[in-house]
Formats: sequence, structure tokens, C-alpha cells
Amino acid sequence: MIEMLDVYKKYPNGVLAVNGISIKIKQGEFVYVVGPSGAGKSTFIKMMYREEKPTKGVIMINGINLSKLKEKKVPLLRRNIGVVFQDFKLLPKLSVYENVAFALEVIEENPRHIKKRVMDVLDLVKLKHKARFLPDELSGGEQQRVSIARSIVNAPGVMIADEPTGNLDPETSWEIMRIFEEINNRGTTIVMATHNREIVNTIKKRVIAVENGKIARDEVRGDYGYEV
Ligand SMILES: Nc1ncnc2c1ncn2[C@@H]1O[C@H](COP(=O)(O)OP(=O)(O)OP(=O)(O)O)[C@@H](O)[C@H]1O
Repeated sequence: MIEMLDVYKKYPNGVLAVNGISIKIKQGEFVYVVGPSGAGKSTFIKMMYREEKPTKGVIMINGINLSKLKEKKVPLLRRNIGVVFQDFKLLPKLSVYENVAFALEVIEENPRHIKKRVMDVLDLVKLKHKARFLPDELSGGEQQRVSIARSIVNAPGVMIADEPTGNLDPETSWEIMRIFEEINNRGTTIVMATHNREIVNTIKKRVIAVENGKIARDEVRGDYGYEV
């Protein structure tokens, strides 16, 4: 469960990016976060994985109060939250396999188990055959699939994606969405900020619209709702 109670975020430059948001997202939900550019979507979701701290308010992730979380416990939180970005953020000198294995937080795990886990997630994103490739030997869609594999290799309860299809062509974007649906069907909560009207209006999910740092709309099976 992700819970926010009256959350505010004011950046040091004085911009009030989030202006009093309260929400609850249950385990296993799939939520789109939509809204105009600059509305506060990224700030809103960055606070869920403690990339940004709220100025005021309470954020609870699976019972952990993020405001009270000590710095040294942040890696523990991140193990339960996978993050996917628009620009993939892969390590350029590491192979596909190494990029995914690197993200695996291992506590005395048998190397054979590690290998199996990495190959299982590469199988899910259909990239087992490219395990030895470097990121720049892959297409954009393939790189995004590696970043998705990396985000779920620790079997997190929550996946947060900030415009994951922003750099991809329509067909590749649909492929990514099919993978997200598969991950969601296996029980992972997905929170995805997006400007992709087609996707939101076709794969119907809960829609939270953010405008001027506030929730303007929260619908169980909503539409994108903005003209592009
Ligand atoms: N690190 C930062 N420091 C100062 N201001 C910031 C910072 N990050 C974002 N902002 C400001 O906060 C506001 C909300 O930005 P945010 O990135 O959350 O919006 P967004 O809805 O995700 O936009 P987009 O759809 O264009 O990605 C904007 O006015 C932006 O300029």
C-alpha cells in the first residue's frame, strides 16, 4: 500500500511542485499519473521512492514512514521499489546481463541462484539471447526492456515508471505496456507517469490527474483527458 497524507513539496528555488496531495494506492493496482507538463507528476512519484523528500506531510510505503526513514535504510526501501525512467539509465560499459545482475541486492546468495534470477527476468522481457550485448548495441525498446528487467530483479512489490514510453515509437511502446501488464498480473503495483494518450485510453486503468501540484481527478478506469 502506498499512502500519502497532505503532502507538499517546495523546491529550494521556491517552486511549490506538490501542493497538498492525499492518496491511497493498494497493492496490485495499476495507476497512470497524467497531467500537463510541469504539473508536478515527476515530483509526486519521486517522493514515493525517496528521490525527493516532502516538505510537509506523511508518505507510507508498505507501512514504512518515508519521512522517518534513516538514510542507511533507503537501500532497503529501494529493494522493494523498482524504478524505470524515460532515458533507461543503463550502465554503458556493462553487458545486459551485468546491468541486471548489478541491481540484484544479494545477501549470500548462491551464484547459481543469481544467474537463474537474472535469466528469468531477461526471459520475461524476451532478451535472454542478448544477455552478452552492450546497451549501445540494442534498440531503444530493447534498452527499455533491460531497464525493466533491472527494476524487477529484486522482485519488488512496487514499480514506478516515469514516462517509460517517452522515447519509444508507438509499436515499441505497446510492447513495453504488455510487459508492464504481465508484471502487474503477477501482483506488482505499478505507478506510471505518462503523456501517452493512446495507451491510457486503450489499456484502461486507474487515472490520477495532477494539475498545479494537486489531484484534479482520480478515476477507477479513467481517460487521459487532455488534448495533445
Ligand atoms: N529539482 C528541482 N528544483 C526546482 N524546481 C523543480 C525541480 N524539479 C522540478 N521542479 C519544478 O517543479 C514543477 C513540477 O515539475 P515536475 O517535473 O514534477 O512536473 P511534471 O508534471 O513531471 O512535468 P513533465 O510532464 O514536463 O515531466 C515545475 O515547475 C518544475 O520546474
